[in-house]
Amino acid sequence: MTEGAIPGQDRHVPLGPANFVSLGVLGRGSSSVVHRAKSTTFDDVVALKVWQRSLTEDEHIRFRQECSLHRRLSGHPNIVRFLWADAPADGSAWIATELCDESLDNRLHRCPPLSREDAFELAEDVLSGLAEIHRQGHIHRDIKPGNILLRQGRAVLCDMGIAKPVDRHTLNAPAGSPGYLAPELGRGRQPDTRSDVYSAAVTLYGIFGENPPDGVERLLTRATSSEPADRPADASAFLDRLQAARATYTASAAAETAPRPAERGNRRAKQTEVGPSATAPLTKPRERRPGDSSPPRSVRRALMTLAVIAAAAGSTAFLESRLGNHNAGAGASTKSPTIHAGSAAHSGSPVPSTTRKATTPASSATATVTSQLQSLYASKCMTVLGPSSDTGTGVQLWDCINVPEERWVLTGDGHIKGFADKCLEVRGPRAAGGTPVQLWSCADTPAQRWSLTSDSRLVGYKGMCLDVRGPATANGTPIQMQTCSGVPQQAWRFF
Ligand SMILES: Nc1ncnc2c1ncn2[C@@H]1O[C@H](COP(=O)(O)OP(=O)(O)OP(=O)(O)O)[C@@H](O)[C@H]1O
Repeated sequence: MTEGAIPGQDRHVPLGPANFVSLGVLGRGSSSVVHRAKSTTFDDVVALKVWQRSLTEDEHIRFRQECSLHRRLSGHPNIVRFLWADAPADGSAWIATELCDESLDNRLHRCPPLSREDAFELAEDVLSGLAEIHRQGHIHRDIKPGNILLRQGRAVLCDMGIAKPVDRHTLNAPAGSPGYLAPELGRGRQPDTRSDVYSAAVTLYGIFGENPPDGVERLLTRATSSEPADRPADASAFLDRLQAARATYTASAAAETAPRPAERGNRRAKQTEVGPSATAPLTKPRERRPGDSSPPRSVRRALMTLAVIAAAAGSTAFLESRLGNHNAGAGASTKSPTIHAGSAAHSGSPVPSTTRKATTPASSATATVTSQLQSLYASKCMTVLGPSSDTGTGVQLWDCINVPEERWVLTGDGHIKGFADKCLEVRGPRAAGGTPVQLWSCADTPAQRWSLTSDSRLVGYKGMCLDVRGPATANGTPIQMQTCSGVPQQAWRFF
C-alpha cells in the first residue's frame, strides 16, 4: 500500500495502488470530501471521494457492495464512470470516478434557465441511468439534483452509496433526502422502483421549472401520485412516457410556429410559453364589454355541470335558481345571489385578519355549490385567461362581472371546477417564489384537490394557499400558491 499526500484538510490519507495529488476540494458529503485529484500513476485528473473516518464493519460491507454495483453500472452513458476504489483496514476508504463539470443542483441554481430542449435531454438522461439501475435489479434510493452530475452537457447519476437490491427487505428507517422521498416510505413501506420514480419525478420538476410542457406536467403529476400503484412501474416505463410526451410537445411546438388564423376579436390573448423557469406572462388587457359573454354552448355546459352538482346535492331548487340567474343575463354586472350548501362563513365581506381562526379544512362532505370565486383582498374574481387549451389555461383576477369564465364550483370531492368543465390545478412543486395555478382536464390528482377553510383560505397541493400576487393592474392580477400565512391576500369566498 502506498501512502499518498492530499494537501488541505485531509493531509495524509492512505491511498491505493494509484497515487493522487489533490488539486482542490470539489464538495463535501456527510462523511466524505470529494477532491479534484490527479493520479500520479496515470496522469489523469479524476474525482476522488475520501471518507473522513474509518468505516464500521457494516459500512465496509456496504462500501464493497457500492463499488461492485457501481463498477457493473459504469459502462452506461448516464452513470458516472467508476475508476478505482479501496477501503483499507488501516486507512480511509476512497473511490475515484471520472471528473464531471458540476452537479445538476448547481446548474439549476444558475442562470439562464435550461432551455426546453436541454430540459428534455437531461430528464431523459436521468431516467436512462435510473432505468439501468432498475434493469440490474437495484433501486437507487437517493435520486436528487445533488446526486446527478453534468458532463459535457449530459447528466450522469452518481452516489450509489445507498442503492440496494430490490428484493432485499432489511431496510429499516427510510433512507433518502427530504423533499425527494416518496411519501409511502414515511409510512413505513419498503422502497421499490416506484419510490425511485417518485424521487426522479420531483427532480424532473426542478429540471423543467415552473412551466413544464403539457404532457410532461401530467406525467410528473402521475409519477408523484401518493399511491405508488398510480406511478409508472419503473424508470424504463417513466422514460417511455417522457419520450412520448416529448414527441407530442415537439409536434405541437412545430404546429405553434406555423401561421394561424387571427384569434377572434373578443377572446383574450392566449398565454405563450416562454421557457422552463419563466413565470407565466400576463395576457394583454381584455376589454370588458356587455356583449363579451361566452357562446351559448359554453353556458349550457357550465349549467350542465351545475346541474350535475345540484343533482348530487339533491337540490332542484338550487338548479332552478341558477337557471333563473343565468337567464337574467350572463355578462351583466349583476351579481348572483349567494348560495351555499356549506358554511355561512364563506360569504359576506372580508374577514379582518385579527378575527381569523387557525386554518382548518372545511368538511369535505359539503358540496359547496357556487358561482364566482372572489378574492376578499382585491375584491376581484378569478377568471380564465383564454380559450380552454390542452396545454393548460392560465387564470388571474379580474373585475367580477359574472361571465362563464368566472364561474367556479367547489365540488364535494375537492375539485374547483370551472370554464369548459376543467379543473383548477397547481402547476408544479412548491417553489420559493410562488407556484402558478392553471385550468386543466379534471383528474384525481393531489394537484387538483382543494379545501375552503373556515377562515376563507383555499388550501391546495402540499398544503399551500391560493394567494394574490400583487396589486390589481390594468392587465389583471396574477394569483399563485404560497405558504399559508394568514395574510389578507389569501382570503377567498365563493358567491
Ligand atoms: N465525479 C465528480 N465530478 C465532479 N464533482 C463531483 C463528483 N463527485 C462528486 N462531486 C462533487 O462533490 C459533491 C459531494 O459529493 P458526494 O457524493 O460526496 O456528496 P453528497 O452526495 O452531496 O452527500 P452524501 O454522500 O452525504 O450523500 C457533489 O455535490 C459534487 O458537487
